[in-house]
Amino acid sequence: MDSVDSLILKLHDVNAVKFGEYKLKSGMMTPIYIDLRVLVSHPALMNQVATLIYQKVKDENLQFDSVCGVPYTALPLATIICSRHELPMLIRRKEAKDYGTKKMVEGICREGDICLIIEDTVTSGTSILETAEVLYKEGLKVTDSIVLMDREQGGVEMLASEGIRLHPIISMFKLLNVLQAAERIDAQTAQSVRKFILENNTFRPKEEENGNGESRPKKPCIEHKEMTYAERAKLPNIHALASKLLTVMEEKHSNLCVSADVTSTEELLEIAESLGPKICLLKTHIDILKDFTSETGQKLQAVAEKHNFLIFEDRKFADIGNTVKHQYEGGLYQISSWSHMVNAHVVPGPGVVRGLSAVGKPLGRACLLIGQMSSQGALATGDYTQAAVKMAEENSDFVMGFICGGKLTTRPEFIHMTPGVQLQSGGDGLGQQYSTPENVIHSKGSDVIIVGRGILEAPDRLKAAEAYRKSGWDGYTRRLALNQQ
Ligand SMILES: O=c1ccn([C@@H]2O[C@H](COP(=O)(O)O)[C@@H](O)[C@H]2O)c(=O)[nH]1
Repeated sequence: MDSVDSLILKLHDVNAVKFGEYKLKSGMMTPIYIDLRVLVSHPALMNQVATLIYQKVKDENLQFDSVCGVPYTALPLATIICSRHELPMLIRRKEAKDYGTKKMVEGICREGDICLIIEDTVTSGTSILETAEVLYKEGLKVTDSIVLMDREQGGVEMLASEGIRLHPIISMFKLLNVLQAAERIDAQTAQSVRKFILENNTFRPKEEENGNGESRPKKPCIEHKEMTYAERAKLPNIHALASKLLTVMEEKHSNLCVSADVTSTEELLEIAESLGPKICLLKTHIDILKDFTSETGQKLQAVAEKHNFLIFEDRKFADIGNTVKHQYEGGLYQISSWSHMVNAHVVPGPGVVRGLSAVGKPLGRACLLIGQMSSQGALATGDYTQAAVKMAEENSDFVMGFICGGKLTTRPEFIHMTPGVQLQSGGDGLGQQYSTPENVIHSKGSDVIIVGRGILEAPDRLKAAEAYRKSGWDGYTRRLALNQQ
């Protein structure tokens, strides 16, 4: 069982997840209450939570100088993490002392240092913001925060509007899915809590005066102005295919890649033809077709040209340079002849990119490196992910971006593409884990959503594709609005 799933069950065992009628800090009544204060009585569980939080720090490659836990529940968690990994910690006081230094923050605060905030549960995000505001007064910056349990009631969006990225470990919908699958709660309870969460989002974008009596959205504190897809397409050092893809995305208002995981050429071409107008990219697993011929590739190319999208064969090359060269160019599928881009694992080292590049570069093709995977327990995390970023940077004449869960590098010439996307978060029982387009594009900063069964298994594929296109595009425009002022 996945470590997050097993943690959810243990939290339920120790009564940290309660169903009934409870009052939140805001006064709002809720049918589910998360009480992580009980963790202090369960040291093994406390250690497990601290391990997962630190794993998240590594997975997201967060950069910071110190760590601060929101008082009181997250304080011991921050202490364990800082002690284990020898990280400088800060303690935020809730009340100033009326003697001695009268400081609100204990620990060394250097002007401009970045402090990572750790929190146990988020509803609206105000507790994290309150802590950030105390830290700002000491000259510190806060760019990221990690929370064990996100109630999915607007905390991510509220904090993003204040320039803080929130990285949740467990989301409310995931918790409900796991408890329901383990028969800890019945379907009716799960559904009524889901309904409550969806109907009780606390986030309302703020307006502020601009001095002339007119109002404008509140300025976030994220320092980098976000570039549009169109601006990125014109970067001098961008790969030509990345530029082409960003241009298509802007023209079609689509950051949707459909994963056409079907087993006949006829159905593949039908999907390309019918969904073509909605997508920027079509992803194939060509070796699952039962009737591939060289015509398949040619016909796919013609439909791609007609509907202005690119083709990505999800071959996941993972061998030495010489072998991948043959696999890419030859064999039954002759992938390099019809697919604009392919992807590769970085586990063999840079030779895999050099082998693919020897075939693909003269044809104007490009490669995506697999920095992270969407499946439960994937090993592509932390240092491995960073190695993928480094390999991309060192081979940017052929590597155009990443397969990943969210933005891995701030270099705008690289495109981030995220699989494991459905309109509702959850999983498929075989390890696939789903995030929503909003989470992937708006919160995690990815560029392209890759959607397979969310569209393929829908009763009306075209309608579903439009829903995903709209959701992905809305995530992008909201992210831009937030980071451009
Ligand atoms: O980490 C990864 C890498 C690739 N995939 C591929 O994306 C699609 C997802 O299909 P869904 O039906 O939307 O689950 C599929 O082709 C995978 O091979 C991935 O899911 N995760």
